[in-house]
Amino acid sequence: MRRRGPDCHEDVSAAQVDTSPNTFTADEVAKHNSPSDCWLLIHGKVYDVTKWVPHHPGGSMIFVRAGGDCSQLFDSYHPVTTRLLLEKFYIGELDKADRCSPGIVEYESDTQEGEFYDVLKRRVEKFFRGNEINPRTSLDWRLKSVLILVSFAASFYATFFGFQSFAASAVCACWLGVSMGQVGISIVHDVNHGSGLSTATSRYLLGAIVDLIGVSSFMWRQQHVVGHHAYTNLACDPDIRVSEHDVRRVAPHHPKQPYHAYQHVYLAALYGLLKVKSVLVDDFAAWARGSIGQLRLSRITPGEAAMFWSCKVLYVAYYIALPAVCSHHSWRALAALWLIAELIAGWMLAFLFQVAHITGEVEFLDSAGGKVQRGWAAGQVATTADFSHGSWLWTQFSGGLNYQVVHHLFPNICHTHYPAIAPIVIDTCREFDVPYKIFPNFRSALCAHFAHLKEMGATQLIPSFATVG
Ligand code: HEM
Repeated sequence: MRRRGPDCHEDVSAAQVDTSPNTFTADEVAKHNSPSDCWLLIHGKVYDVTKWVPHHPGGSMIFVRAGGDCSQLFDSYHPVTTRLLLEKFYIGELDKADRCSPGIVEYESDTQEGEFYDVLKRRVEKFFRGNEINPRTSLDWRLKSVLILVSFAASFYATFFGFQSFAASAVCACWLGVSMGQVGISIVHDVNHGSGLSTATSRYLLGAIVDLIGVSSFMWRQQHVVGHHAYTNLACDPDIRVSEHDVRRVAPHHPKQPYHAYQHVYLAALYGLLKVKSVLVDDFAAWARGSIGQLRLSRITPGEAAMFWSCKVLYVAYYIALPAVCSHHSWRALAALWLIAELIAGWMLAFLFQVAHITGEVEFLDSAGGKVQRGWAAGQVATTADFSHGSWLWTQFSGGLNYQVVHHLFPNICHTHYPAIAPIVIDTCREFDVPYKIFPNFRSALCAHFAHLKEMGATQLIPSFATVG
């Protein structure tokens, strides 16, 4: 800890007590990164919330980025009044020299009284209070989730054990793929964001279902909740991370390779491998490296480590070994059925998430020097596009992702409420001159995505974006 105080050569009387706050380096804060020793960095201030961890209504989400910068997480997950409680845990300031260190991105202010996000949050909170609606859950959501889980179990049985005929099993494998996609989009996406069910423990347990379809919920939270939502379409957004020879180029600052000229053709097929890649490659690579792209992983608690490995073993046991031993299908037929289900789930997840952020209609924000010249909430609206507003079917099928802007601004509101609060968001955006983009339907959003891929395959590198915070 660096304590700012008078120079030791000065003659200081006892009356001149140093009242300046404690200052801490980012490295010092990072050491307090566990549930039993939990410091958070929020807008340049340091908070020791260890004593609040067992009482936190959002459960384990309070230490999803313990020891790191939680500014955007804190602002987007709480009513405006929670700021008062936070101040009780204040212990000092982040050293000015560390304001732009890796892992810290400074957006402009938009949560002060009267600013865009503050006004919007108060209006949305008033809507839920006034209508006596629980923003975290709804009956629709719970019924839908039961239906999806039954569909998943039934389609799994039908695919591998239900039919002698390969053709009938292949149709069921498509159904299994859609069910797995729905588990991810409509159930796990909500509960891992702190919505869907009313209590933190029930959400955590249901969130573990994604582990049962092979994907680690811990890595999902790190990549999606911590990384993608805080840093949407910045160079350090783990959802659009790239390496020098990446198969995909989506932003002007990404390295360009000759084969990117054809990415709008081959990516349509490769997107199908998204889930397989997450299950077999990405989770283990993140574990081994301790990071996802530029995002350093939070400390993995022993409970989360146990969940990671036991669910991977369980997944292989029931999804691969059980059909291999008990199904009457041949090895080749089984491999084809697995592939069909995985491809369908991969395409669903990839297309529904990609059309929101990877199009020419949205922005890729410059975070040079660790600073973004825009407020975080206005940045969410600038980097995200919706589609098919007003379509009940698309809201159900996409788990509310047709209202991505609303989801990004209010990540812990249950997705079945998005259509009701979208007009409040749109009106407030209009009032604050924040452009809100909506594609009329999914087809136009998808076409915009592939048009953008084609354009990125042809345009030259713009390096200025490449500096990250
Ligand atoms: C930065 C990491 C944090 C995340 C991701 C997070 C997440 C959440 C979530 C998902 C909820 C909703 C729980 C529910 O309604 O069932 C919640 C509620 C709450 N959190 Fe946090 N939290 C974080 C940090 C904190 C901190 C540092 C404090 C205070 C010191 C805090 C205080 C609260 C309070 C008071 C509520 C209840 C708010 C209400 O009345 O709706 N949280 N949090």
